[in-house]
Amino acid sequence: MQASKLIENIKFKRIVPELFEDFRVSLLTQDTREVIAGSIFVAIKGTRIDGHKLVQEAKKNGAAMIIAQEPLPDMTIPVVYVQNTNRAMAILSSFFYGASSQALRVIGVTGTNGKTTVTHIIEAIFSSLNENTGLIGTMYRKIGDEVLKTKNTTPDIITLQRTLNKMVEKGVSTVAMEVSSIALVQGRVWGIDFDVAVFTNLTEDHLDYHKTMAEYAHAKSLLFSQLGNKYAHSGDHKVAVLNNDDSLSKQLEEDTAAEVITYGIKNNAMIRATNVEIHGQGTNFDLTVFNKKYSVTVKMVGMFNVYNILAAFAAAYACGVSPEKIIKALEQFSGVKGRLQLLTSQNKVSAIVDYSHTPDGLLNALETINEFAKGKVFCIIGCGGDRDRFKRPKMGKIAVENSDFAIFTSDNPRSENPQVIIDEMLAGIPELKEIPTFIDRREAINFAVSMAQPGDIILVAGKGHEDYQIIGATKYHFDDAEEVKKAFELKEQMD
Ligand SMILES: CC(=O)N[C@H]1[C@@H](OP(=O)(O)OP(=O)(O)OC[C@H]2O[C@@H](n3ccc(=O)[nH]c3=O)[C@H](O)[C@@H]2O)O[C@H](CO)[C@@H](O)[C@@H]1O[C@H](C)C(=O)N[C@@H](C)C(=O)N[C@H](CCC(=O)O)C(=O)O
Ligand SMILES: Nc1ncnc2c1ncn2[C@@H]1O[C@H](COP(=O)(O)OP(=O)(O)OP(=O)(O)O)[C@@H](O)[C@H]1O
Ligand SMILES: N[C@H](CCC[C@H](N)C(=O)O)C(=O)O
Ligand SMILES: [Mg+2]
Repeated sequence: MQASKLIENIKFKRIVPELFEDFRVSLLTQDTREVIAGSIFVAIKGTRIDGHKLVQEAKKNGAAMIIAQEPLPDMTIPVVYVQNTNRAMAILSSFFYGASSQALRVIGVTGTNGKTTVTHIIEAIFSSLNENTGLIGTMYRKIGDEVLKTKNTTPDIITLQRTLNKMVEKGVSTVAMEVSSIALVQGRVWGIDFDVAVFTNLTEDHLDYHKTMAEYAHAKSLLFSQLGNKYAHSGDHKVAVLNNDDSLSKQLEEDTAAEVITYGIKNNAMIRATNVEIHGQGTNFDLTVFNKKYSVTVKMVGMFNVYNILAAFAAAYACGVSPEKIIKALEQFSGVKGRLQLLTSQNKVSAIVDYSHTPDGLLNALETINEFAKGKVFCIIGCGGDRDRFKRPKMGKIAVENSDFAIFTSDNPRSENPQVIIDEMLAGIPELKEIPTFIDRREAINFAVSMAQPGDIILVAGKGHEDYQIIGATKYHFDDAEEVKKAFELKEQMD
C-alpha cells in the first residue's frame, strides 16, 4: 500500500513537508525495534517511554515516515502530525491490515475472571464443528494449531490487526479473544468489529490502574457500548452475552445497542443452569435454553466453571450453533492448563495448580476444593508485585479463612521487595496467627508437600500456566506444576 493512500484515512492532519515522495509502506509499527526500510513509525507516548524521543532511532533503522502528535525537530523524512497518535495507529492499522475483523466472526470476552477459560471453551466448540479457529489471550495467540507467543492478554492494536490479518489468510472463521479492561481503556481494540461481546463478572482487581471500581466497571462497559451501534442488513447481527447474576449486567444492557442474551444460575436467565452437582471428577447440571431443557455432564469442576460454560454456550448459541452440538463439545472439554489443574502423588497427596490471583478467584478456587476435599486443604499463595496492592490483605485473609494450612510466598515480585508484599498479605489476618512464609516459592511448595498426608490437597495459587517468575527485572524459568512434580518425587524418595 502506498503511504499517501494509507494516510488519506486520517482526516485531520498536517504533513511536513506537504509534498513528499510517495513510497510503498513495508510495515506499520510503534516499536523502533521492529522498524525496517520503508516503515511508518507511530510515536506513542507510553507510561515509561515517549516514542517521540525515539524518532531518530526509527529513522536510522529505516523508517520512511513518522506519525507524531508533538513537534519534532527537522526530520528529513515526512512527518504526519495528528491530534492523537494512539487513535491514528488504530485507524491506520485497520486499513493497512485489511480490516480483517470484518471478515471474521470475532467473539470478545471481558470480565475480571474467566476470560481465558471462556475463550478456550468457545474455541473448543467451534473446533468441534470443524471450523478453523483463532484464539487471542493471556496464554498465547493461536491460529489453528499454530501457537504464537504474546506479551499482553489483549495485544496492542497493530499486533492485533496483524494477527487477525494472518488468521484471515489461514482460513480462520471464528476468533475467541480476551479483552482486558486495560486494553479497552488504552484503545487496543479500537476499530475491531466484534460480533459477540461476552461479560463474565466484575470483582476487585487492577485498582492500581483503574483507581476505583466505578472506573473499572466503566472500562469493561466500553466493549458493550462499542458493540452493535449500526444494524446491517446483511445478517451482521451483534449480540451481547450478559451474566444475570452479576449486578453490572443491568448497566451493560443499557450501554449496548446489540441484542442481549443472558445466562445465570441464581437469577432467572435465558440460558440457565439448575440442579448443579459438583463431584471430584466433574459436574452435572440441568441446562435450560429458553424453554428447552437438557441434562449436561462436564469434566470441569467448580461452580465458577459452570458460569464459564454458560457464557461460552450463550456465545456459540448467539452465533447459531445448535444446543445439541454445543453440549457435545462441552462434554469433551477437559479444562485449561493451570486452571484447577490436578496433580496426584503416588502416596495420594493431591496438588491443584490454579491461576487464581484475585480475591474472588482465590475464594472460588478454595470453595470448590473444600467441596470435595477429604483431608486437609493447604493453600500456597503470593501476590504479584507492581500490581494492585489493595488485594493483598484480602487474599491473605481469604487463604487463611478457607484453608486448614495457609502458606504465604512470592508470586512475581517484579520490582518490589518480596517481603514487603508478604507483609501486606499478613496485614489482612485478623488475629495474630502464625503463618509460615517463604520468599522462595520453591521452598513453599517443598514445605507443603513435606507436610501433606494422603488425602490432603495443596492449592498452589496465582501463577497457573506461567512458566516463569519475574524477580526484579529478570524472568526466570519457573513452573508450578513442574515444581510440584519434583517435590512429589523428592518426597517419594525420602519415604
Ligand atoms: C501499563 C501498561 O499497560 N503498559 C502497556 C503499554 O506500554 P507502555 O505505555 O508502558 O509503553 P512504553 O514501554 O512506555 O513504550 C512507549 C512506546 O515506545 C515504544 N518503544 C519502546 C521501547 C523501544 O525500545 N522502542 C520503542 O519504540 C513502544 O513500542 C511504545 O509504542 O503499551 C504496551 C503496548 O500496548 C503494552 O505492552 C504495555 O503492557 C505492559 C507490558 C503490561 O504489563 N501491561 C499490563 C498491566 C496489562 O496491560 N495487562 C492487561 C490485563 C491482564 C489481564 O487481566 O489479563 C493485558 O491486556 O495484558
Ligand atoms: N467465572 C469465574 N468466576 C470467578 N472465578 C473464576 C472464574 N473463572 C475462573 N476463575 C478463577 O480465576 C482464575 C483465572 O481464570 P481465567 O484465567 O480463566 O481468568 P482471566 O479472566 O483470563 O484472568 P486474567 O485477567 O489474568 O487473564 C482461575 O484459575 C479460577 O481460579
Ligand atoms: N493479567 C494479570 C495476571 C496476574 C498473574 C499473577 N501471577 C501476577 O503476576 O500478578 C496481571 O498482569 O495483573
Ligand atoms: Mg486471561
